[in-house]
Amino acid sequence: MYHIERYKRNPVVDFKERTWPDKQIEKAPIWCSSDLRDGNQALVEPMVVEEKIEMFNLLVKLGFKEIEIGFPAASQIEFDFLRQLVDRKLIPDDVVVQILCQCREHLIKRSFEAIKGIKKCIMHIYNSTDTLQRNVVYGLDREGIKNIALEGVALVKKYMKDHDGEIILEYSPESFMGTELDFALDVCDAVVDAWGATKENKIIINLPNTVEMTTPNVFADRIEWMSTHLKNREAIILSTHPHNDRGTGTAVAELALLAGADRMEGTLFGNGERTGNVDILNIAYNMYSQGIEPNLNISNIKEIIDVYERTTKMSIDPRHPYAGKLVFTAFSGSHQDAINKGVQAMRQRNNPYWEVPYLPIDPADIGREYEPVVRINSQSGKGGVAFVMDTFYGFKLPKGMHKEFADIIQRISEVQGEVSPEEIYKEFEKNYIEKKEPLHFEKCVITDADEDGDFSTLVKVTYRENGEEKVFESSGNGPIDAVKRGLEKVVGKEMKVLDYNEHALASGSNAKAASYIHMLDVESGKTTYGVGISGNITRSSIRALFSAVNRLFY
Ligand SMILES: CC(=O)SCCNC(=O)CCNC(=O)[C@H](O)C(C)(C)COP(=O)(O)OP(=O)(O)OC[C@H]1O[C@@H](n2cnc3c(N)ncnc32)[C@H](O)[C@@H]1OP(=O)(O)O
Ligand SMILES: CC(C)C(=O)C(=O)O
Ligand SMILES: [Mg+2]
Repeated sequence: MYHIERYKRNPVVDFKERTWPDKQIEKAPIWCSSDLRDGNQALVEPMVVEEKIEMFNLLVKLGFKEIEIGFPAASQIEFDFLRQLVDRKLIPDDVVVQILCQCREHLIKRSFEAIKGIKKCIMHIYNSTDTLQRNVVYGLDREGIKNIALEGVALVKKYMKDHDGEIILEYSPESFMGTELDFALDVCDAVVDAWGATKENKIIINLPNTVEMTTPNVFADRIEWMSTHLKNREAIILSTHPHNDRGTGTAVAELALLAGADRMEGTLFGNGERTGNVDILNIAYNMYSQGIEPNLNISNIKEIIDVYERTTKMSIDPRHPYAGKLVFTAFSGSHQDAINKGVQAMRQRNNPYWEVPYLPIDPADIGREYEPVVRINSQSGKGGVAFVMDTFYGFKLPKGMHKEFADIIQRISEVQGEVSPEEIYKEFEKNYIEKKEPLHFEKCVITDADEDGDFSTLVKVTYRENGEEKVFESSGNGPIDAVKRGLEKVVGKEMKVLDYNEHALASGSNAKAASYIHMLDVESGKTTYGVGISGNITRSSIRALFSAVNRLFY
C-alpha cells in the first residue's frame, strides 16, 4: 500500500556560515578501504580466508595505506584471516590495518588477541547515537549512549597497556546522520578528551552516513558544522563513511571533502550494506578526470574488476561509472559523430588536454583500450560507422561516402540489432572492394604520349565481362580519366568523376593504398562511391573506378 503520510522530512542545518559551496576539491583524502569489513559483512557469501588475502593484496597494490580488514572478534574466519596476514608477513610496513569492534569488553579483549604482532593498528570502535537507535536498540538516554562510547575508549586503553604495538583510535558515532548535531559533538568531544588526543597523536573521528536520509548538501553542512565546532580539531583526523541508500553516495562524499573531511572510508565499486558504501574508485576517477592526483593506482580497471568479481561474487553493472562495460560506448548517432570529430580534432590540436565530447576521460588511461567506444545499432549514424572503419580498419572514408555506407549498415541493424565491426567490414568488402562483377578489372598498361595535351595518357585495360576476357584502349588526361572514358564506351553511358581520394592503409614499405571514386551517372543523376585497394596507387584507383561502375550501372 502507498502511504506517503508515513514518511517525514529530515531537518536541514541552520548554518549560514557554511563555506563548502564555494570550494573545490584540491587533493585526495586519506583513503581507507572497508572492502574486507563493511563490504564483506554485506555479502551473501562472505569471503573465505584465501579470497580475503587476494582482495587484501589487490588493495595494497592499488595503494591503500589504511585497510579495514574486518571484525576479528566477530568470527573465527575474521580472526584467522588477520592471523594469516601477520604470520605470512603480508602487511607492508607502510600499510596500517584497521579493525572494527563494538564497545564491549569481551569483543575488545578478543580484538587485542587478534592484533598481536602488528606494529601499528587502527582500532575502530563505534556505537549508534541517533534518536531511533537510542530508543529501540539501546533503550538509553544521551548520557547512557555517551557512556558506551567512553566505556569503549576506556577498554581500548586498558587492553593497550599489555599490547606491543602502536594503536590509533578511531571512533564512529554510528548513525551520525540521524543524531542531533549538538549531541554528536558532545560525544565526539568527550571521546577525543578521554583518549587524550593531541596534534602529534591524533584520533580519527569518523562521521558516517550510515543510512542516507537527506540530500548531500545537508550532510555537507553537518560535516562542516562538526569540523568547525569540534573542540580540539587539530588533534583530529576527520573521516567520513558514506553509504548510498538514496543513490547519492558519491555526491555526499565529494561534498564532505569540500566541507572539511580529511579521510574517506569506502569500498571498490561501492560494495557494502544494502545499496552499498561509497565507491572509492568512482571518487578517485572523478578526481583523475579533473587533473587531481587521486593517490591510488587505478590505471588497470580490468584487473580490479577481475579480483573484485572473483572474491565478492558480485558483478559490475554495465552502467557503473568508469567500470561498466557500456560506459565508454556510444550507440547513438549524434554522440558517435561528435566523438569521431572530437578524436580527429584532438589529433590535430597541439595541447595535452583530453577533450572529446561524451568521453570524460580517455578510456585507454584506465586500461579500457580494447573496448569499442563506438558500437553500431539502429540508433547509430554515419559518423559512428566511419569511426569504426577508421579506428578498426584504417579506412578514412571520404565525408561524402559516410551516409551512403551508413545506410547500408542501418538496413542490416534494423533487422538484426547490433552490427559488429567485423560485420561492418564484411559489408564494406562486399559492397565496395569486392564489387567486381560484371566488369572485373585485370590489368592496365599505361603509356604517356610524348606531347602534352588533354589526351596524352593512353591505357590498354584487360578486364572480364561476366567471365569473358576483353580489352579496351582509351586515352585521357591521366590514367583515371583515360580508364573512365574507356568504361563509358563499355557501359554505353556518360559518367563523371565527382571526387577522388586516396590514402595509405598502413605504414611500412608494403603499405597498401585505398582509393575512393565518387561517380555520377550523368543521365539519371545517380551517384555512388567505388573503392579499390592495392599496393600500387594507380591500380587501386582503377579498381575504385570499376567498383563504382559496377555499383552504379548494374
Ligand atoms: C553500521 C555497521 O556496519 S556496524 C558493524 C556491523 N557489523 C557486524 O555486526 C558484523 C559482525 N558482528 C557480529 O558478528 C556480531 O554482531 C557480534 C559477534 C559482534 C556480536 O554478537 P552478539 O553479541 O551475539 O549479538 P549482537 O550484535 O546482536 O549484540 C547486540 C547487543 O550488543 C549491543 N551493541 C550493539 N552495538 C554495540 C556497540 N557498538 N557497542 C556496545 N554495544 C553494542 C546491543 O545493544 C545489544 O545489546 P543487548 O544484548 O543488551 O540488547
Ligand atoms: C561502523 C560504522 C562506521 C559503519 O559502518 C556505518 O556507520 O556505516
Ligand atoms: Mg558502514
